Amino acid sequence: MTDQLARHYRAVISELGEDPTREGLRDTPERAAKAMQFLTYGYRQTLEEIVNGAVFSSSTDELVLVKDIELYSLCEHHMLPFIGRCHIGYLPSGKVLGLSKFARIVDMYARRLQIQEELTHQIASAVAEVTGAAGVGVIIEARHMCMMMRGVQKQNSSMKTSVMLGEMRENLNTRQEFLTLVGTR
Ligand SMILES: Nc1nc2c(ncn2[C@@H]2O[C@H](COP(=O)(O)OP(=O)(O)OP(=O)(O)O)[C@@H](O)[C@H]2O)c(=O)[nH]1
Ligand SMILES: [Zn+2]
Repeated sequence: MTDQLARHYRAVISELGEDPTREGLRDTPERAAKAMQFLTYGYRQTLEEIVNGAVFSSSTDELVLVKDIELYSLCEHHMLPFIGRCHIGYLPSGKVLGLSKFARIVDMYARRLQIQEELTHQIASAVAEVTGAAGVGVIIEARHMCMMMRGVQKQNSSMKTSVMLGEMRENLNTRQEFLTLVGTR
């Protein structure tokens, strides 16, 4: 896969009017290929594999919040980065998930070509699936390079998306508690 991608990057560099054989660019196609493979490693992971059985029995049914998980993704329209933070809250129902696994779930979906709305949804569904939680809430705040470096070139706008499932959607008090905790810095 690296060789194939590198070949395409070499062609892109030539097409842009650069000389892919000059010293500074000689290894660039291969580096770019490896970088892009890393930035999309989420395609080569599965939920089962990353969770690795780290789901534990627990009697707690109070809101659990994991805040400020940093997020790096690529927008599927321009393949430019969008960068931000993800907050995940859930209401356990007999099972809790290993803390690091929230970050792994975020990364598995972020390290693909994405739009922010879909990414938010996929993370919420995955947390619901592995924990069987009574409710799940996910909020993502991100800044899109395709809005900043090109196009409309707006440097200060960010996008906030949220997905609430189950009790987090239906019970207004729970939803409010989640939003209040996310807002506490
Ligand atoms: N809703 C949503 N839109 C996104 C996301 N990432 C990029 N976009 C938008 O996708 C749209 C693509 O619009 P097009 O008109 O097809 O492409 P374009 O000519 O490059 O658009 P401009 O960015 O307006 O120059 C743009 O409005 C982007 O801002 C995302 O995560 N969610
Ligand atoms: Zn974009």
